[in-house]
Amino acid sequence: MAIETDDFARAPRQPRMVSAAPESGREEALERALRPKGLQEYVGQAKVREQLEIFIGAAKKRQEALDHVLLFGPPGLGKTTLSHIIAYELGVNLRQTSGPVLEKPKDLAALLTNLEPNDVLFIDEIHRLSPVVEEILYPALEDYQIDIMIGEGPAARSIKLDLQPFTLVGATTRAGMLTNPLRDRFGIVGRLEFYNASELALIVKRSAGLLHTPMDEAAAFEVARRSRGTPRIANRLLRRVRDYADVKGNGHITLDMANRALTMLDVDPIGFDLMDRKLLEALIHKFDGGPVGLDNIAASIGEEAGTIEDVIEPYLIQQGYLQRTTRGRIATQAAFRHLGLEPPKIEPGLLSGGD
Ligand SMILES: Nc1ncnc2c1ncn2[C@@H]1O[C@H](COP(=O)(O)OP(=O)(O)OP(=O)(O)O)[C@@H](O)[C@H]1O
Ligand SMILES: [Mg+2]
Repeated sequence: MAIETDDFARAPRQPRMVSAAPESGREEALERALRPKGLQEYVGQAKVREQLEIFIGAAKKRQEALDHVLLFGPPGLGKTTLSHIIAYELGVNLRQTSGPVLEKPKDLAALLTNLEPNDVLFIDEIHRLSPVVEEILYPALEDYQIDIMIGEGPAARSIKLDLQPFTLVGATTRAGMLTNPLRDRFGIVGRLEFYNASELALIVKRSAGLLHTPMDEAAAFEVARRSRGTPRIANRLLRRVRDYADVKGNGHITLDMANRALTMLDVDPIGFDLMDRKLLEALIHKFDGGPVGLDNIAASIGEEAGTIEDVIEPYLIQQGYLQRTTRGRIATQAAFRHLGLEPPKIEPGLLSGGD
């Protein structure tokens, strides 16, 4: 069955159950309640956690500011959570802002000059800093100094201000969009990976506990398996499954309850939702499995290229359903099978030369 581009373009936009982006302000508030406070409670990401444990320990011992930290990875994997944990473990204040909010150099200067010794400044979406603001940041990061302009016109002059030593924690879903000089100024770089099902099951059980919801081990694992490797999605699915168990049962989440709720939510057994399936279906039915350029795919499913690249694709690629090549996207044999189709004898795209 061919997919009609227009159907997708016209389809009303529904909230995406397994979207990794926060759904609303209310969801952010709910998330805060479930956020682990210290490194010990932070599940998974063994590599990043070990690095941070050592460097935080050393900084505390020497009573120095921790080196600047860059955290990158797809949405909902725990970058903001980790930035709070860093400040908590260091025992210092956290000041929080984001790239697009810092419009003018003076916005950043105001934040920097108010920092206390060894504080953490968290800049979310750091790839969206404007170039003039980024300029101010370089000497601040290197020498704890900023140059600011006083006055206007011919009387304007620049003065140097000393800052307290501080730690910048930058978070981004797109490390590739950072300028080189900015990237080079981070001493610690943590790349967050998708979580495996056992790690997510631990997160689900912990959250169920905080929500005072009894939940069977198998049910926690089932929610974990369908959460696209992402804690934010795991916590969201848990809340919906909990609603279902409250209304359809006595509130206790059994495996059967979880399965029925997840089926109702259109989350398939490996956690793919309509968007994932739409992308794979378009790739296979409209483009013979690829290779096809990102913009073509985006147009055919009525989704923004950036969203596909940042939010939908990373998990499909990590799970081996999609390949990103220089000539475009290719559906793997697993993608054909997942949609109940006979895979081609030869992987799509290989006929035309391969990479
Ligand atoms: N390692 C973890 N252990 C337990 N819970 C976690 C972990 N990582 C994330 N979470 C949960 O997932 C939620 C989303 O994480 P967070 O907001 O830190 O993601 P993010 O990477 O900053 O996403 P975005 O890119 O959208 O800003 C948190 O509120 C927290 O409850
Ligand atoms: Mg965040």
